[in-house]
Amino acid sequence: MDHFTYKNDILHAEDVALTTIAQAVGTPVYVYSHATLTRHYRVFRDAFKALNPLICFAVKANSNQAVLATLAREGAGADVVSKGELMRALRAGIPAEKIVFSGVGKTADEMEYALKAGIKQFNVESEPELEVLSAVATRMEQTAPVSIRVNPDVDAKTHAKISTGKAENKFGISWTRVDEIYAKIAALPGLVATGVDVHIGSQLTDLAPFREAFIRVVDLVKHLRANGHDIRHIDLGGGLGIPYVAEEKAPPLPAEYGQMVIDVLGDLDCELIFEPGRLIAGNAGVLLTEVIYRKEGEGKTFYIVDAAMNDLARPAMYDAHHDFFPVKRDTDAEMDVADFVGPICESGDTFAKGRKTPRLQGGDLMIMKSCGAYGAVMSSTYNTRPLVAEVMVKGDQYAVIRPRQSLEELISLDCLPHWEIVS
Ligand SMILES: Cc1ncc(COP(=O)(O)O)c(C=O)c1O
Ligand SMILES: N[C@@H](CCCC[NH3+])C(=O)O
Repeated sequence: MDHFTYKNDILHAEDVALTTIAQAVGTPVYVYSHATLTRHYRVFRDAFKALNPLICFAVKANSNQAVLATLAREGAGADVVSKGELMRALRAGIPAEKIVFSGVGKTADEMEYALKAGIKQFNVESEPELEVLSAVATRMEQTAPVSIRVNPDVDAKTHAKISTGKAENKFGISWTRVDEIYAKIAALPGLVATGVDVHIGSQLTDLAPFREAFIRVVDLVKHLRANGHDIRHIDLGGGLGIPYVAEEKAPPLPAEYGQMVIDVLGDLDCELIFEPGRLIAGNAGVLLTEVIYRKEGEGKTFYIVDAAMNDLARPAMYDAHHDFFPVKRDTDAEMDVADFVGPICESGDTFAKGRKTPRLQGGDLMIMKSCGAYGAVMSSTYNTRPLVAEVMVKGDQYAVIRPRQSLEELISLDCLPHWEIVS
């Protein structure tokens, strides 16, 4: 069910007209649907039936406080990759005991903060990281719960920039080295091995690579237990893809993914953890933007919109496709074929090429769909463009969770009236 639908030919988020939000908040603005977010969380949770997994939302996908607080109320945990994300998750009401800490470059300071908070586990990605964690925990007279992120050397068959489970990727420790690594954990002070973790990539549209990786992890857990390690958690990461193109075949549903996981686990008695990001938030958000100009180029038409690659980086970074819709539907409008671009001074600031669209003009509003994950979180201030606003809609109400950064604030960050070199 889509909560971004036309009512009287005006596109709404739930029961709020997007024209109302544009008028009140300005554009570009990210608009999230509370109902979609909640529904996606529940669909994923229910895919595992009685297994009752801990669902740690990948905060990197969307760290908006209203998004995190909504998921916290549903019972979600969090997968964080920095102290900042951990602080956000805690502040949104996610209990520390439901938080896992991933990432290849955790610093001693971040470890100390997470240990003090009392997080559920560190997903450790290298031997030097194990040594630093051991030293930090020992100094604090604490025991750090550790899962090793294993690199199963499986091709996730997704975009190369978001594939993480091949031997050549920087993530995890080779699955072939688990014996020596878990022996090392047992030998180091301040550490206890409680789990095994895997995450092979993002936007996977085929269950086969997941299955291959998970079979490997289940075998590892059995092997480690046989060697005396008390492995209680298995963290299967995130990565399940979402539909971006309405007319294309949709990726497997959470229920199919859940059944595959249940089959692979068999009678393995283990607490299950997942780290979905995109699946929960991706289609719960849109980017609302206004057409500035319709420009006739050399044999080509351009729509120049007020959003740019600094607000939504996905098309420029991954050639990602987002479906577009005009906010005012006009079924009689003549059709146009055009490139959609932003105002930034880079040819890569292109959202779509040769896209078919009902003809629009300057001042018209449109949305880019599926922007709830890896949208606002990846924005920057390139070209001194302020950070974009974010709005949460619930029923016929909406709240501005993050106002658009003011130009004054952005400029005052580093535009000192004079500068000097301090030596
Ligand atoms: C360790 C880890 N967990 C979870 C995720 C979330 O992935 P997705 O948004 O594809 O579910 C990512 C991103 O790929 C990740 O790197
Ligand atoms: N930023 C990527 C996903 C990265 C996943 C993080 N490990 C995207 O927009 O598709």
